Amino acid sequence: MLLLAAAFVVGFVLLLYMVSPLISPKPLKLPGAHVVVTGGSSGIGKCIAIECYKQGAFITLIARDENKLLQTKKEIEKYSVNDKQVVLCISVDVSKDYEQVENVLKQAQEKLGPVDLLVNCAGTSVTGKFEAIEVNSFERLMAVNYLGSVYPSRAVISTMKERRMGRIVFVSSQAGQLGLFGYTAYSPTKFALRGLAEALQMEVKPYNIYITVAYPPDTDTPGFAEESKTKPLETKLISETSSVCQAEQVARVIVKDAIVVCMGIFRIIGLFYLGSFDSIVRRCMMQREKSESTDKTE
Ligand SMILES: NC(=O)C1=CN([C@@H]2O[C@H](COP(=O)(O)OP(=O)(O)OC[C@H]3O[C@@H](n4cnc5c(N)ncnc54)[C@H](OP(=O)(O)O)[C@@H]3O)[C@@H](O)[C@H]2O)C=CC1
Ligand SMILES: CCCCCCCCCCCCCCCC(=O)[C@@H](N)CO
Repeated sequence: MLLLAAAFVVGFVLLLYMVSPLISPKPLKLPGAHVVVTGGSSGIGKCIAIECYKQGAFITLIARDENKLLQTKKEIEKYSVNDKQVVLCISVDVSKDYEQVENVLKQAQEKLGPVDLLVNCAGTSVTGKFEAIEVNSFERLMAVNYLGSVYPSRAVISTMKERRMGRIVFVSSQAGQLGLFGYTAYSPTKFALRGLAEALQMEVKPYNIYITVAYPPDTDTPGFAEESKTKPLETKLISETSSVCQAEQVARVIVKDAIVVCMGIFRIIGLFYLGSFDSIVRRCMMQREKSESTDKTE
């Protein structure tokens, strides 16, 4: 009897898994789309920009260092697939001043149209034993890795909601799934992105906006090289248990997951809860829109 019940549950979950592509959103069309990549001048962000550009997107790169931005722009432009494509560079610190971030994104949207895909990839890391990490590093990492993803997302979300379309990617880390030796300043900033992504997803799903989170392993980038210089021995040994990935490969996976949003098996188990919560959100949205329209006609 128990066996039968278990078989039934497993079968049901499997069935859901099989139909999940059918209930997933339509894939994003990259040709002609406006893709904004923060941290787009280096490492994983640069490779994400190249991957999208190769598929016909218009790109806005955001980072601080102007020279690095211009150099990257030239590098990306080599991969153009038509003569209309543009790579726009914006030098701004994503973690300092919300209004500044909002302003530059407004300018980018005036030039290249509303943002179809925002990839929050700007980020940095500091490793060390908890007591050896400077107090201001905890603040700086939270500002860059977490607030630096909140600000650009907050700046584009209203337009996405109006258009009833859009995608946002948060680049977390394996250290955003698992707290590891040496990452007391870094891991919490990457855990925070997951909380943000899940809460935001529930808000914006009725507007046909999809949020994805990437959890990359160690990846060969300038940022990784910098981090490796000061890693504690324990952190190094833990890192060495798995191999270092190529940024191109990590970028391809991130872009694919943003285009074709599909559900993992664990999400499907949570689906029953999420489904009922989503229906609360949808009901409220419909009620609010109804009362707004009756307000207007009164
Ligand atoms: N490499 C790895 O092993 C892994 C990396 N990640 C994450 O992936 C992301 C990219 O990492 P990676 O490619 O290694 O990093 P890099 O250090 O190579 O590149 C970081 C990019 O972010 C920009 N950036 C940094 N701080 C700011 C800021 N305050 N405002 C605007 N732009 C900023 C940098 O430009 P500039 O300095 O000019 O501003 C640069 O373009 C990060 O979020 C990282 O945490 C996740 C897992 C593994
Ligand atoms: C379900 C989760 C499985 C986790 C497997 C654990 C493997 C541990 C290997 C060490 C990984 C270190 C990642 C940090 C990467 C990073 O973000 C920095 N390099 C940024 O510069």
